[in-house]
Order: sequence, then C-alpha cells, then structure tokens
Amino acid sequence: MVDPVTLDGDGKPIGEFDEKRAEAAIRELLYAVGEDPEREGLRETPARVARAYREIFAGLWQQPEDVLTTTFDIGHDEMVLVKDIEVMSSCEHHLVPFVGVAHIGYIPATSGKITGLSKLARLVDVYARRPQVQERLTTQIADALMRILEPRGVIVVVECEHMCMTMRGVRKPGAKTLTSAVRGQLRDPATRSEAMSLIIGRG
Ligand SMILES: Nc1nc2c(ncn2[C@@H]2O[C@H](COP(=O)(O)OP(=O)(O)OP(=O)(O)O)[C@@H](O)[C@H]2O)c(=O)[nH]1
Ligand SMILES: [Zn+2]
Repeated sequence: MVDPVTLDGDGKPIGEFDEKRAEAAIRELLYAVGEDPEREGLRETPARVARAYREIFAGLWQQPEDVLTTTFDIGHDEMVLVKDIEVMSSCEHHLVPFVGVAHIGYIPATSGKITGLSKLARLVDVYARRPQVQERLTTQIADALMRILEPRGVIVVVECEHMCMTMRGVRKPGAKTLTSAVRGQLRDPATRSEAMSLIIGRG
C-alpha cells in the first residue's frame, strides 16, 4: 500500500500544514453553507477549526519510525497483544470521524525486538490522524510493525463506527466495521485463531 504522504529521499514528509490556507477555506465553507463568518459567534471559528485540523491531521507529518523508537530485546518470543486501543480517525471520503478500537498482536522474533506497549498506541495515532479509510489504517499499522520490529507475525484488528454512516447518508447508527490485517506466522490458522479468541473473548 502506498503511503499517502509524499516523502523526500530521507523518508521525511514534503510540505507542511498551511494554517492560513485552512482558515481561508473554512471561511469560504461558512459562506457556502449560508452562514456569516463575521458574526460574533463565528468570528474566531475559521482560525479555531484550522488549529483543530492541524491536530486532527498531525499524523501526516509523522512517520512510524518517529514513535517506535524504544525497542528492547528481553528474549520474549511469545505473542504480545494489546487490546482496545482507542482509534479516532477521519474518513477521507467525507472528512467526518470514524471512531472505535484497535487490537494489535505480534510474535517477536526469537532474538528480536519488543517495543514499549504505549508505542503501539502511538503508532495507531500516526496513521489515524490522517484522512483515512479503515482498511488502509489497518494494513499500515501491520506493515509498519513488520518493517520496524521484524517480528515473526502481526495481527491488527480494527472495529470502528463511521460518522458518515450515522450523521448523514444511510444513517445507520451502531453499524460497526471490522477490518483485519494478518502477517507472517499469524497467518497460520491455529495461531491466528488463538489471537482472535484472545481479541474477541473480552469480558
Ligand atoms: N471501504 C471503506 N469505505 C468507506 C470508509 N469510510 C467511508 N466509506 C464509504 O465510502 C463510500 C463513498 O461513497 P460515495 O457513493 O462516493 O459517496 P456518498 O454519495 O456520500 O455515499 P453514501 O455514504 O452512501 O451517501 C460510502 O459508501 C462510505 O460508507 C472506509 O473506511 N472504508
Ligand atoms: Zn465517509
């Protein structure tokens, strides 16, 4: 899957968030919907929304290597699974949120790298804080872990509710979308089903 951010030769993102441009766009949007961005309550809104977008899309200027920095070798070669990591992302089709949880498991290489547990949650944010589709979010997390930790296997399961399906359009609140990405030894049916039962069997 191609990373949506254009990278330079050193793998760093090209460009930067243009707050002034975002502010002007929000002013235009307010005019377009028939509002008056000069009225009291809206005067600060374009600047405020621009700052909010800077935060919501901050992942565009981060790479997984920036957060998977702390790795240890503690000789643990059994599965590590972190469940119910909060996901807050934005649907790239409608620019409204999709929210839910991610479950991430990996089997370290025999003499391989383990990362700090919080780094898995940070990795989710790197990819969630971009205009996204849930399938790409899921595969990007799995592929980054495979590339950086070089584990024997990875499983990523993401369950989200998409606001574009609840607040507009088809209007089906409560519908959850599940996506998974499985790599390496976790593709083995027995290992995969052990991981899935750990993920699904939450009390
Ligand atoms: N596969 C996938 N689809 C998504 C995701 N987020 C939103 N969508 C869908 O993207 C589709 C865009 O469809 P379009 O027909 O181009 O847009 P639309 O007219 O606004 O569609 P409706 O949402 O059905 O009103 C919709 O079916 C959304 O439900 C996602 O993460 N993954
Ligand atoms: Zn959408």
